[in-house]
Amino acid sequence: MAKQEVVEGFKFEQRHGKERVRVARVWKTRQGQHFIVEWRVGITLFSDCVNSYLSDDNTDIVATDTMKNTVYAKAKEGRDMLSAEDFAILLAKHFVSFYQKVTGAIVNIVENPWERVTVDGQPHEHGFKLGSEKHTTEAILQKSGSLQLTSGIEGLSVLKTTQSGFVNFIRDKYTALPDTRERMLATEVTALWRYSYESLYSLPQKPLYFTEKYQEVKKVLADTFFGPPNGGVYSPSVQNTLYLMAKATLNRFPDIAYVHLKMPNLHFLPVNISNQNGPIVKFEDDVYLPTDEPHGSIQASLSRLWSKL
Ligand SMILES: O=c1[nH]c(=O)c2[nH]c(=O)[nH]c2[nH]1
Repeated sequence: MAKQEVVEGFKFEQRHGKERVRVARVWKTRQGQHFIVEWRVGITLFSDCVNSYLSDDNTDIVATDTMKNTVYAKAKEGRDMLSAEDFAILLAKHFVSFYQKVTGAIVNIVENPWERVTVDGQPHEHGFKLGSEKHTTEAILQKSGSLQLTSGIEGLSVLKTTQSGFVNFIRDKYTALPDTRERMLATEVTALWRYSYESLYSLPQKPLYFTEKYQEVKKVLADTFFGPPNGGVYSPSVQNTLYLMAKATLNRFPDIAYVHLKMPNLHFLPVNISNQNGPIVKFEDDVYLPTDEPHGSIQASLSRLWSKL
């Protein structure tokens, strides 16, 4: 997207923007129910402002302070509740259409997971608590209307206490890990998926479409990881489980063209302690030492063969 130029005999590429603009937006229904989103917005603009790098001429610069203000102005304008994707697209659209010099924009958003609380079995009108995993999105938009829309999940921590093993891997003189068909499986999933919409004009118009998709993808990923409530599903490796999660996502959502999953293997080490008189703690799949470093690092992406990506 960045235009490479030759300046003073050098190759040159530039972009500028504003990072970590935090905004919260509350919407209220007439019946007194409140909705809130909290977003951290990042903006990157590609614009013809080379002169500002080469000289004291700032006349082509969109000030990053203006970008920040635009986030609040657009949040204020939005009368109806928006998904993070819709807001990212709306901002990107503004920057590429409002400024003649801006040829492209990247807007990314991380949404803080405020969830409505339940009090005495009833959803609270205006009370929320912070959940754990975060909804992320990135809209890359060109002046032509060409779009790339990616969404994701950060920090989806999941664990199962059985139905996981790891056997028949390469054994050599450095291998100490025994085969096991019974272990804990814990990970913190980072997921990214790209929607197949490639222009502003092909986007679904249903309100909160992408918020709904986010919830559904999260459910497919978690359900595939855990398996059925009774009995679960056996995982022969993080690799296999990751692949099945990615495949389930592409199979279930026709408008997702690409998915990337990163799943660290967070080890729960068996605890065995003994002294000269014998065992103090003998491991029987019950007492573990939870660790997060070092951890295995497993990631893969899956996309459709027919996809243009
Ligand atoms: O599921 C696993 N995949 C690995 O690649 C690996 N490596 C390891 O030491 N334990 C595991 N577990």
